[in-house]
Amino acid sequence: MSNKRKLDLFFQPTSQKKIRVNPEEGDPGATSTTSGALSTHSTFPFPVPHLPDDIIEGLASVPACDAKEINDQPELDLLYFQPYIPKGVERQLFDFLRGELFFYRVKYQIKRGGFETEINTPRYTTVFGVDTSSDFNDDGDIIDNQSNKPVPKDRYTYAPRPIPQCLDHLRQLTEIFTGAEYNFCLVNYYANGADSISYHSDDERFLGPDPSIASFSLGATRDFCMKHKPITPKAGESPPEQNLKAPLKLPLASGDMVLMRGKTQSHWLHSIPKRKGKGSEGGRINITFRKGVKPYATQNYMQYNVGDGNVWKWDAKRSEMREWKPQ
Ligand SMILES: O=C(O)CCC(=O)C(=O)O
Ligand SMILES: [Fe+2]
Repeated sequence: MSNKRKLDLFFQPTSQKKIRVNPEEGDPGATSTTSGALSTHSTFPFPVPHLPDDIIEGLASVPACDAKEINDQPELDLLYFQPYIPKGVERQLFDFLRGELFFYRVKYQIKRGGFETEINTPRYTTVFGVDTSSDFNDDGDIIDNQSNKPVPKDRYTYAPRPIPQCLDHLRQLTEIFTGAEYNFCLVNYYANGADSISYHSDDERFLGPDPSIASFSLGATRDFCMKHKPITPKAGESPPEQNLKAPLKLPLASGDMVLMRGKTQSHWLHSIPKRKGKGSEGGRINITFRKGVKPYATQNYMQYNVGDGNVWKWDAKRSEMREWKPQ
């Protein structure tokens, strides 16, 4: 089926729609176009509204342009959409998600040089989804995918969270255009240039070999830096040239999408460095869609993107994130 045909099917009136958009809803009659509808779940600190109709309509024309292929360096395989989400729609989506999602500022301990060190994650994070071993039933309970029975108690120490409709809509569109499947949605919010993510690769075994990761940018432009993992020189030879190359720098703007695929994660590192001065004031949202194939994916993502700390929510009056407490 062509992408155009798949998209037409996806956007046909909800009564004829085959794709289940919102299995986690408290209100099974709710559809993605019903204003006032909410995604609720026992693990959510508060309900998340569905996408407003005008954003759904705006998303009907994605991708806004053709992708540029970036594969001119060893093991690098990227598709770069500049932009993927049309102008104007990206701003609406940014405001909606920043205003409606719950976030965390995760702290965790690591052992460094024999000492326990506390790490403060330098950005706001949140995560939704569950690995391929489990799924949510219509009541929002987590069930084993093979037996269709409740999952064994020891599978997850953090209860997984279903993807709310507002992000699941984008996930489904992204599946259509990238030809890959995704069961996790990670969201980062960089409040300003002081927030960052250091060099890393998303090469964990729980994503399987050669994972496809679709990464969306909304809001302020930030540099996405990429460098090849260091190559060990052969005995008696000088360091390979690749080790000395300057990092690749993609200035990710609002609405852009980078699809990282193939050998990219196994051979390349990426980061969003801190930024000072001009252009460092604005907030930026990053959304990644990924596919976790082992229970440890759920455990790891929940631990490092939700954790055990306080909930943060955007305060539109003060224009800042504030700690949220149940009333
Ligand atoms: O913010 C970004 O563009 C990158 C985020 C990232 O690399 C991650 O969450 O693993
Ligand atoms: Fe990453």
